[in-house]
Amino acid sequence: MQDDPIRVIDEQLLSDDHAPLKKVTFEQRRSDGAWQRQEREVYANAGGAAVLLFDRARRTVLLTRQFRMGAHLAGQDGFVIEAPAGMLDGTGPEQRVRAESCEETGYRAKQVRKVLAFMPNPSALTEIVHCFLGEYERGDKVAAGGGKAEEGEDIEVLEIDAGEAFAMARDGRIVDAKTIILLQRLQQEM
Ligand SMILES: Nc1nc2c(ncn2[C@@H]2O[C@H](COP(=O)(O)OP(=O)(O)O[C@H]3O[C@H](CO)[C@@H](O)[C@H](O)[C@@H]3O)[C@@H](O)[C@H]2O)c(=O)[nH]1
Ligand SMILES: [Mg+2]
Repeated sequence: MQDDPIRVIDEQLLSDDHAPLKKVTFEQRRSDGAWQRQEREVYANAGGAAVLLFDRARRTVLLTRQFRMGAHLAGQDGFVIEAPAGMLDGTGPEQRVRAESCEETGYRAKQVRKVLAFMPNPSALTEIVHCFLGEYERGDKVAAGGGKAEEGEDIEVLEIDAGEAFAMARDGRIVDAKTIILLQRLQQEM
């Protein structure tokens, strides 16, 4: 495209284990018309989907707590509180959150609805996370939850008062972006 302000010059594959990490050399036409060459490293990780489940009668939400190496390397203990979520790898977002809800928390979601999608880091990651709100009640527990041990998952299920979860997203006890976004959205809708 003649008017395209971006020209990709080269893509170098730096590593390709769990997902490809690329160094992309490109030129950008600046607002003054001059072309400027730059390099950026981008991790082409899979998209994901997350769901916040709410029990309207008891005013509770279902969250998970699991070890995350990124948080650990950032200097925290690495145990992160999150809404149930998974990577898409071939399945659609709604199917993924229904499956992850059962695998991670043991609860079957009654109904789920997509509220938004966001990119956690549009500079360095290709990842898009599709976010859903849903409802559950006590009788919807159909499995033990806890995640897949053979994949290294050892997930603690937290069923907590929604007001307490909103406070945790405000005061820093919850740092995960998708979880903060979903809690704020649920709070807005209540
Ligand atoms: N070998 C290997 N396996 C990995 C790696 N990263 C993930 N996995 C495997 O992939 C599984 C991913 O579990 P899911 O429940 O599908 O995904 P998730 O990690 O919960 O992803 C969700 O949260 C992430 C963190 O916020 C989001 O980035 C992602 O989009 C999604 O919402 C893990 O259990 C693990 O077995 C890796 O670097 N190496
Ligand atoms: Mg998960």
